[in-house]
Amino acid sequence: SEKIAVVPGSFDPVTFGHLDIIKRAADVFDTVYVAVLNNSSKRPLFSVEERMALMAEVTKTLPNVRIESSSGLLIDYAKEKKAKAIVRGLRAVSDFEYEMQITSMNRFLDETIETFFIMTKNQYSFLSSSIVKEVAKYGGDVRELVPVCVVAALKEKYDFTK
Ligand SMILES: O=C(O)c1ccc2[nH]nc(Br)c2c1
Repeated sequence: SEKIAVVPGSFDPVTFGHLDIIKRAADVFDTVYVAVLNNSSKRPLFSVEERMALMAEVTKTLPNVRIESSSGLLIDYAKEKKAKAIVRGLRAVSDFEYEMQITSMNRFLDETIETFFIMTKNQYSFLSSSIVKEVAKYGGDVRELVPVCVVAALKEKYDFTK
């Protein structure tokens, strides 16, 4: 039967690190749902619509990847999509403790959904959306860290001459 995975995240904004994980998941699973999360306590820089549009643009060459937003419990969303796998990216060891906590809670909530971890490319192991926003805010060059449409979106957000 069709093997479906969910790749959840805030993607505020999507980086090459995220894209690397999504591409690897799309290689393994028949269908991948990227779930742009709309329930973070912190105020995101980009709206959920902007984050979905950027994600759609950077994954448009991947025919088995669908972009959706979700604001409820991740395991409820996964069940709704008939996904039996949640896929998360791991960068450095520092990610592991938090991911373990989330994964054990999800298993407690729903034993039937498994979480898989994909190690991101070494060159992206320092990369995060927050560090990219910091660099872009002060005019740094992020062209090797995020796709070109995200470079433009960041310039737009941080153009203080407007
Ligand atoms: O951009 C982030 O904040 C972030 C967080 C956690 C992450 N795990 N794997 C990846 Br790629 C990743 C990216």
